[in-house]
Amino acid sequence: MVDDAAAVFAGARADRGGSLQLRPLQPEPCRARKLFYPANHDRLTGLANRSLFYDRLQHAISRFNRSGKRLAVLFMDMDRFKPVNDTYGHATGDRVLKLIAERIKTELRTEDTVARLGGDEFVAMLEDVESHRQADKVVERLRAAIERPYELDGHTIYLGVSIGIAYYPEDGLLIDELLEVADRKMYGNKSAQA
Ligand SMILES: Nc1nc2c(ncn2[C@@H]2O[C@H](COP(=O)(O)OP(=O)(O)OP(=O)(O)O)[C@@H](O)[C@H]2O)c(=O)[nH]1
Repeated sequence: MVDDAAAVFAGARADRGGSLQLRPLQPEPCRARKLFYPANHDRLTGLANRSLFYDRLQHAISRFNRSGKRLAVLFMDMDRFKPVNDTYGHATGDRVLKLIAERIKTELRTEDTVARLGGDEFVAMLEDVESHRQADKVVERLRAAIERPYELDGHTIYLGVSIGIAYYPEDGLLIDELLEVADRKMYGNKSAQA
């Protein structure tokens, strides 16, 4: 007998013989989790996607409004990533992107959110930043980690990274303003290196 709330009548099909087939539904929390994950994460790296990043940033801003603490948004764009695809193929490029994601996560605290916006662009939100100096140190740690050579299939792959940083509240009060400032500073750094 199917009377369990979790095993709701999901579909009934009358066979020729007249028998009904009942398929138990997954419990709601489990189903919700399965739907939430792909909608909010980058399929390649498993990091948050743009949508989840915006959501987390919005929440952090609302909390920080009350606490008066500082928040940093980091924009990271790889340098010379296209040649990796061109030289070693897209699949190797994908593996490098996954390794980059791992290295970024390793350098940050678990409560910091990291996302891949697409291509070779990543963003991170650092909560509760005490000073610009502290954030600069994180940036240098990230740079050193990302620029460490990647050893894959007997090849050594070298990448650079350009990083821009924006602070809430001084660089903007809105998500788009913060990302725009971080993006602009990142491009400033990229052209300075070129
Ligand atoms: N392997 C792989 N490549 C991707 C993916 N998404 C985008 N790309 C490639 O990433 C590259 C990003 O382009 P650019 O940012 O111009 O590459 P870059 O060489 O780092 O350029 P600079 O930032 O100017 O140094 C393009 O070649 C895209 O085709 C992906 O999911 N996997």
